[in-house]
Amino acid sequence: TRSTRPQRMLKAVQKNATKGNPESVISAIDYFCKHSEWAMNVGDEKGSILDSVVTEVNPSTVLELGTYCGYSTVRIARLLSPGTKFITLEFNPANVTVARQIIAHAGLQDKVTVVEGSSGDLIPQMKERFGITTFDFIFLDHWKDRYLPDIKLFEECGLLRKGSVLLADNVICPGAPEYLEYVRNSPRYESRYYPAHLEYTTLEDGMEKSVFLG
Ligand SMILES: CNc1ncnc2c1ncn2[C@@H]1O[C@H](/C=C/CNC(=O)c2cc(-c3ccc(F)cc3)cc(O)c2O)[C@H](F)[C@H]1O
Ligand SMILES: [Mg+2]
Repeated sequence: TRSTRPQRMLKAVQKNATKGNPESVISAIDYFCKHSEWAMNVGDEKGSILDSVVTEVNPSTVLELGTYCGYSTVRIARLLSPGTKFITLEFNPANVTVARQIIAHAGLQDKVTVVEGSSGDLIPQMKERFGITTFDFIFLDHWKDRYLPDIKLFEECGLLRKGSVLLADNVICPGAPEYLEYVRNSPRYESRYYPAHLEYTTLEDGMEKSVFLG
């Protein structure tokens, strides 16, 4: 049967990227998406914004929602200090399989744990299963209508501390209007919008960075 787009992306990484070199994995995926097949990775322009926020926060605990093929996972993991606890959640087992291989090709398999499952089920298990008290940095890039329920779940589970930073992809395209309305109007968050473009296109998109105020 026909391969899937994630499987073709993995093949492109294995063919064109140097093992153990995260930058070459990132470049190989961006090249594949620009010249072969568009895919919903955060991409190079928004990826640079992600890089700068991760570097600024220098987090000890990180959570990513929506691993997909592991592109942003590699971008984040390559910047983390030794000993940082990084967990990424993905509920599609086929994506988990591809992401683990792309992350391994980058040589970053010891920096991140890819957990198969749904954020709604796993967020409440973070403390008991992974020994997390709070997350310093959270990257939201899963189903857009789940951004709001999941940020509320973080609050309910006591997983945010004063200064926790949440960065959300696609707040314009496809859009997360209810999430934006919440973080921009809640007194418990200080929010800032980073204008950019939808990955590999000229369409408008952007990322929202929200700091939990406690
Ligand atoms: C709901 N809880 C979940 N828990 C764990 N893994 C999850 C969960 N929900 C989804 N996943 C997992 O997270 C991924 C889903 C990513 C969704 N991303 C997008 O839809 C998305 C869409 C566009 C886009 C823009 C314009 C256009 F014309 C077409 C597409 C651009 C983007 O950058 C995106 O991120 C994965 F597939 C799913 O299994
Ligand atoms: Mg996205």
